[in-house]
Amino acid sequence: MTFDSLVEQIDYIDIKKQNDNEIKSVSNNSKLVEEGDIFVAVLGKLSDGHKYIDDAIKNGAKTIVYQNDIDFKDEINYIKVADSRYALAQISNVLEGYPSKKMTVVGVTGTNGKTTTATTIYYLMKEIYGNATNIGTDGTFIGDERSDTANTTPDIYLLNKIFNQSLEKNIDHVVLEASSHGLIQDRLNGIDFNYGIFTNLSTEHLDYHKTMDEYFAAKMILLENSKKRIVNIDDPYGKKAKTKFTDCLTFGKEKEADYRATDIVKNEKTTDFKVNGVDFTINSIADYEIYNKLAAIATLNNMGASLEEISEKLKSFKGLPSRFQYVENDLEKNIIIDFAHTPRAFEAIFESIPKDVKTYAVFGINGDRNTEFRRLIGNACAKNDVFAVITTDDPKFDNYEHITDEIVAGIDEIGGEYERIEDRLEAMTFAIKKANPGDYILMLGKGEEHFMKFHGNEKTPYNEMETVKKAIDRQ
Ligand SMILES: CC(=O)N[C@H]1[C@@H](OP(=O)(O)OP(=O)(O)OC[C@H]2O[C@@H](n3ccc(=O)[nH]c3=O)[C@H](O)[C@@H]2O)O[C@H](CO)[C@@H](O)[C@@H]1O[C@H](C)C(=O)N[C@@H](C)C(=O)N[C@H](CCC(=O)O)C(=O)O
Ligand SMILES: Nc1ncnc2c1ncn2[C@@H]1O[C@H](COP(=O)(O)OP(=O)(O)OP(=O)(O)O)[C@@H](O)[C@H]1O
Repeated sequence: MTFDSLVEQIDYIDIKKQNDNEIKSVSNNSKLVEEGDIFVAVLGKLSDGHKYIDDAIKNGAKTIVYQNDIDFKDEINYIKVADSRYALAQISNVLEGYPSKKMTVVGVTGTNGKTTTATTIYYLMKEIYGNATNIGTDGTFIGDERSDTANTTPDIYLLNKIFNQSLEKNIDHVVLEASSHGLIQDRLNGIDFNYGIFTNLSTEHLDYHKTMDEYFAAKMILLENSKKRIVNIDDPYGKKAKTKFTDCLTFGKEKEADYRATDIVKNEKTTDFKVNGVDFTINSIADYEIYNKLAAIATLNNMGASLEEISEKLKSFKGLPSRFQYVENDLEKNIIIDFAHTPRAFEAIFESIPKDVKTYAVFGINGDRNTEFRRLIGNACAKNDVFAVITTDDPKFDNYEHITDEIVAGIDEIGGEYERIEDRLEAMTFAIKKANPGDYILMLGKGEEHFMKFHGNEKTPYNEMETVKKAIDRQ
């Protein structure tokens, strides 16, 4: 695209044209810039993109988009804008030809359940519409081809490329996780969402958003920009979303839900329920999974699939690794790996366990989660009569002793049982040994993360499943 054609289609304050270079691509990262690209200088949290303009030019940038005053160089085009993040989105959408408009796009937001819900939708779209793309915490899947993504919600210029790569493979159904950071930072600006799903909201990321109102407002950006909105009406913030968007469809167990789960029966490893009269069976006993599946059912039904067809397809969906995943053992004990890492997720999983057996939870809390998490998770263990085995989970800049003291303070507020065992393998070994047959031992928080972060962000390789298996072998 020519510079003249681009500037006709975007908002700007001023331009300085000094070359006729053909523009192919845009980036906000000087390290990713290639010959002829546009570099957008973004004011970040840690750094300021304006500092990297020279690096971007060295790497071949011929056009610079900026927000603050800068020095000009010969033969480089400059575009001054009011808001660089907004400009990055606008430029990317124009350069890539708004690919999202040619697709059915589903966005999933909420504190818990984004990956599980999105992956269920991806599975159903593949089964029902032939193929699909899924973008989120577990990476990008174009059809079945996986690649890593640095963020849950990638930058807009990366997303638009993924959309176009999907279209080249004749994939026109896409689901993506919309994180609150991504929404606030315009990573999704201009994307044409057919469906916006809101799963739930509970305390998380307050280091970034400061208040729950701000956090909720960030999540609402997805719904504001979606043609159809689907919300969890059992969640207090879902109710709030419904008062804001009165036309949204709802799911839940409550009477007023458009997609309502009734007649819920838990079996040993599956759950049966009805949705609007149609029978469903899912391969999990986690209560939270009913909500994630309802969101997926509502979405696919709105796309045109019948409840009966969705029910049939869901029966063979095995679920995701580390989401209430059973670990095989000969001890007759229920050993489960789960990626719970917020107070609400801990509560949700504790509520799912049968009440006539004992539950042990092996977990730590990572060093940069807000300290309130530690107390609340301690409370959740004690309230649910769960024996907490407090161990290590990404201490980062904090340390095991300090984090553990704060969790224990939360347990002591209510009164509950706990043991402190710093080494994760030792902690698992202890919990499995202490449990009786039939009891549940939950290994929480690490899930599929294949590292442990010590001394800041230094990564040491770690594998939760392998560690659990070693602990089982030691019995
Ligand atoms: C706090 C936060 O959200 N940070 C994200 C944000 O960084 P930033 O805008 O603050 O950027 P910065 O590091 O200050 O740098 C400023 C600018 O200089 C540029 N730069 C920097 C260095 C350089 O050599 N060259 C260069 O051009 C950067 O590309 C950036 O444009 O924009 C970057 C590029 O888009 C993101 O990679 C980065 O994610 C960091 C890695 C991160 O940890 N983010 C987390 C908090 C996050 O976004 N998480 C959510 C999921 C949350 C959940 O669990 O639900 C996610 O979507 O991943
Ligand atoms: N609907 C839900 N309500 C409460 N807790 C949930 C729900 N869905 C999942 N969880 C809990 O959260 C954990 C992580 O699930 P999932 O990966 O789907 O969430 P997420 O929102 O994508 O998380 P993140 O983006 O922070 O990685 C699960 O292992 C489970 O413990």
